[in-house]
Amino acid sequence: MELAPRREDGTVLLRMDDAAWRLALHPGEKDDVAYIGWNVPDEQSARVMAKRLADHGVEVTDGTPELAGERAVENLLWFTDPFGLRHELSWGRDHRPATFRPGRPLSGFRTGEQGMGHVVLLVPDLARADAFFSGVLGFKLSDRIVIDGKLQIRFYHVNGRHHTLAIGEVPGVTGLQHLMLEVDSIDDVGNALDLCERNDVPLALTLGRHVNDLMTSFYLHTPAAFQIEYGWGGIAVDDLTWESRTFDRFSIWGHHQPESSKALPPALITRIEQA
Ligand SMILES: Cc1ccc(O)c(O)c1CC[C@@H]1C(=O)CC[C@]2(C)C(=O)CC[C@@H]12
Ligand SMILES: [Fe+2]
Repeated sequence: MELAPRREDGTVLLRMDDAAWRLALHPGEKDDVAYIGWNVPDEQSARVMAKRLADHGVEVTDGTPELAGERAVENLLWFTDPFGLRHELSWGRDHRPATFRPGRPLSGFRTGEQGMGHVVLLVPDLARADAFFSGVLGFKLSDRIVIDGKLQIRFYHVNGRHHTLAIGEVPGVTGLQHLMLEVDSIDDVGNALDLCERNDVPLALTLGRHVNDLMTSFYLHTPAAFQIEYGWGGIAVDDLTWESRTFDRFSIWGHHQPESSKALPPALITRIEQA
C-alpha cells in the first residue's frame, strides 16, 4: 500500500488505488475495529438504507461536515449492528485520478467495482447476524460452510466480488477476524510471502485455495489483533444467475496453520464479550 500523509493525531492512512485512502489505522487504547466503511452509490441509496434500519428499530446518526472531512467523503451516516460494531454508509468518496503509486512496481490491487476487498466478522449468534445483514441491509448470500453438521460461516456479496462480508459464529466473541486484499498478480502473493519470511511476519495460514471463491491466498498476523488475507484470482458472481452453495470444508488445498503460529495468542480476536 501507499502511505498518505500522516495526520497530526498519529492516524496512518493507506492507499490502494485512486481513492484518497482505503484503510485508516488510529492510535487507541486497545486493538479493535473502530468502524467499517461501506461506500454506496449516492445519498438516496443511503437514505433508503437508513429508512430500513429505522423501521427495524436501529438508531441511525447523520454524519457531520467534520466527520465527512475525516473520512474523505461527501457525507455519511452511521449505526451499530446488533453486536455493537460500528458501520458507516458513505457516498461521494474523494477520488484522485492517476495518483496511486504502488510500493512495488508490479503491484496493483483489485478494487474498482469490487470495492476494497472483504471482511470476516466473528459474532456469537449467526442467525441474528443473518437477519440483520441479509434481512435488513440486503447483503446477498453467496455460500455457506457447514462442517460436521454445524453451520460455521455465511458469505455475502454486494457486487461482483464473491464475498465482501463473511460472518463466522464463535461463542462469546465479536470482532474483525480478517481483512482480505486482492492483488492482480499471483507473483505479488509470492513476493508478499517472501517479504513475510524475510521480515519475520508470522503467518496465520499458509498458501492455499478456497473452495468457494477459488481465491489463492495466505493469511498473516498484523500487530493489531486481526489478520490480513492476501490473495489473487477470486471468481466473480453474477447476481442474476447465482445460486448459493454449501461446502463442507474451507479449502481445496493448503491454508494450514503453521506450527510457529500455534504458539501465538489464540486467534488474536478484537473484542471479547464480558461474561
Ligand atoms: C473458507 C473461506 C473461504 C473464503 C475466504 O475468503 C475465507 O477467508 C475463508 C476462511 C474463513 C476463516 C478460516 O479459514 C479459519 C476459521 C475462520 C477464521 C473462522 O472461524 C471464521 C472465518 C474462518
Ligand atoms: Fe477471507
